[in-house]
Amino acid sequence: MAKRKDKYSNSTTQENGHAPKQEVNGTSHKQYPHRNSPIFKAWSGSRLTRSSADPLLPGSQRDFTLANIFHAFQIVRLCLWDMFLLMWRLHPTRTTLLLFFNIIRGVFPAVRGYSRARILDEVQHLFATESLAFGQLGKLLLTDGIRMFAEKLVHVFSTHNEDVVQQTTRFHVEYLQMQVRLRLDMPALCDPEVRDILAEADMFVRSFSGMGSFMLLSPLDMIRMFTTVAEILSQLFVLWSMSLSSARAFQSSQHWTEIMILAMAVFPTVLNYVHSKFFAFSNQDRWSHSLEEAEGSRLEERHERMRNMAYSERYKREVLLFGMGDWILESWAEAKRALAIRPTSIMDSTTTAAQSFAQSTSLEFFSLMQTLPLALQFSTASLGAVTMYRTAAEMLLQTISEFKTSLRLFYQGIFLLGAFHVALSLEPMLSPPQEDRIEYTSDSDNGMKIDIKELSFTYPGKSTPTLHNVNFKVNPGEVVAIVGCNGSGKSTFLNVLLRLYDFDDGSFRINNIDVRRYAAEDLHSNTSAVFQEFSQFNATLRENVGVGMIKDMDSDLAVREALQAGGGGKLLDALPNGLDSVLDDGFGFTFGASLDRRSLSGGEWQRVAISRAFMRPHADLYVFDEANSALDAAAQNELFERITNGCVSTINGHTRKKTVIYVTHRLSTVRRADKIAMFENGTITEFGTHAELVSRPQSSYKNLYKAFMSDSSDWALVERAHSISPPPQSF
Ligand SMILES: Nc1ncnc2c1ncn2[C@@H]1O[C@H](COP(=O)(O)OP(=O)(O)OP(=O)(O)O)[C@@H](O)[C@H]1O
Repeated sequence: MAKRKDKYSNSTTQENGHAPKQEVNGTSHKQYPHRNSPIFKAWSGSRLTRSSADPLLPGSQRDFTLANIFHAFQIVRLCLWDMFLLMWRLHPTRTTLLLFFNIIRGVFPAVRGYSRARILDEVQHLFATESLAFGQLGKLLLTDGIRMFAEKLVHVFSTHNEDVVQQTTRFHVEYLQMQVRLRLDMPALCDPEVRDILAEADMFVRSFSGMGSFMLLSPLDMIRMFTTVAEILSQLFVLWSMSLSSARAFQSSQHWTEIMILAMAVFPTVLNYVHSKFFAFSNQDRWSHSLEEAEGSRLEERHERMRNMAYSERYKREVLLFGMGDWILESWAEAKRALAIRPTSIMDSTTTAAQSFAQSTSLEFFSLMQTLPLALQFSTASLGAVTMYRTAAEMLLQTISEFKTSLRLFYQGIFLLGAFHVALSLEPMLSPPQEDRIEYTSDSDNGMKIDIKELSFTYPGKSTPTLHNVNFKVNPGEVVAIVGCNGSGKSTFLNVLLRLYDFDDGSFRINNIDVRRYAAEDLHSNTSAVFQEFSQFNATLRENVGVGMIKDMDSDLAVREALQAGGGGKLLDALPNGLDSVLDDGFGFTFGASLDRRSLSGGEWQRVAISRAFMRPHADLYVFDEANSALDAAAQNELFERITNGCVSTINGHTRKKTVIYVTHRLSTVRRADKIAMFENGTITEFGTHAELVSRPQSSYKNLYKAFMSDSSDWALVERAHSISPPPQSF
């Protein structure tokens, strides 16, 4: 234990329990476990080119070089089986059937050609012999009709089967990918290499949208290559066997066969008719079920909204701080599942299948009929065999060309599959190793103790530090105001303080423990914040506030109390549907289902964000980054009262105070804070009480305060509203 303490008490990055950084392609990368995996090595190896020092951009085509073929082979060896198992475990029977049908379908063209050849030969034979024995021809036509029927049946069934497997697999891979995105923290998401992995993994997920969509090939499409291979083999077999023997003749005629031929001829027409009736009915039915449509739109909207929350960097800080990941993932999955089982979607797929069956059967039948007159023109031997031979040769060439295209897409798809596998192994960068991890515990009933010394921080991709030599000490329960000019580093400091980013150098201790020994999510669950650019969710008031504490979102009491504490009580009273009123985030992203949205003013949104922060009465630290910028003067004062007096919680009869840190440009309330930190050019230049700072002969804070007070209109308003004596104008 003592050894561990030594390691963590050291202030340098290398010795504080984190792996050393190393330079890769001009970017610093820590040695994370995924970088040691052979899949990562194969994937990143495939991105290197001789012509450029930079790796290929995500989604770029990999050249057919020996090295890349070796990388592709490595990925196939390590991932393809796992991918197949993933699909197989989701649908064991359907995936087996998928394989089976894909092979069967590959043999169909050869069988089709063979059947046609026999019909042509028979017609030719009848004309050559001037015979009227149509029995054999009837039998052949009937066999061909049955073949067509069986082929279409297999097609319809296998397409439906494939749709089910595809939908489920897509859902599953999308779920896994979203899980990764939600799990990763800001430093990981800022890492250019991680971004590239995720970008290619996203393409892999998109490839499940359907055969060759976006010119990508999913493992499902890869299975379809069995069809192509089976097709090539069967055509080859036909060509080979035809060079050895000719088509055999058939005997005996049966009367009923002619009736069956007629039946087969009219079957497609009847099917088309039935289908058009059925289709018309289903459309009508759907029009009369606008409620179902509205429900569908609502689900679509929710599913898109949740995906947007998971992917958009706009929401990332709140998603991390409020631990919204699981909720987003489950809400997305719930909406997606509900969409998948909606009756209309089943109806649609049945309709489409029937339609395609009817249309293609008719087409094929008539195309055969068109070939017959050709046969009647000739009376020389083996016309069927010649036609069959020619068709087989043509189809073989066509299939080989398709196979080449698929192979090229398959080759590119392998690297996307590799990226997806690497993405699954990505971990947040702020996670301490399990053996060094310490669980956060509250030290006192007065909030968090923070001790920062000589801290510096550089944004990923930047060469100069944004923060340097920052010293900051806050005792439990103190209220600290941070002031400074635009761009001086205040928000950046709060990002580091909230463990959204790691620092480069210096020491940062919370409750006397090195902050790097806490899991970031552990610290986050004990803090609460309003960010300068807080999220405005296109969701209900309940959700907008409730995400501050997901487990209490359904409790009217908890949400109402947070709204009262955050100054959103009046807003709640004004909304038509109370907590369940849908708020408009101003981006206008709607699907028509929820047009009864309510737009809020900037100040109202700010109250919603403050209420969200107050959903966490158990938090030890509250951080407000210009939470009052859109509030009027009276409301600002009210907020400060809440912050100082309201950041006290009584849970189970036990009263606890909180540590509060807030950034503001409006200095009217600053002097009432316990301490003030003045930020200038990325560091704290002055730190102390208002009285201490203004008593200094040379004080930037004093100058800032004077400048603010010279425009006293704000203060006059507060004074009038609350009868508070104004702060002194002279020092
Ligand atoms: N994500 C980022 N990546 C790179 N640089 C950033 C990022 N965010 C901020 N910066 C830079 O860091 C510096 C400090 O910005 P910061 O937002 O911390 O200032 P601030 O004091 O909060 O300003 P304001 O009062 O305008 O909110 C600025 O130069 C800014 O351009």
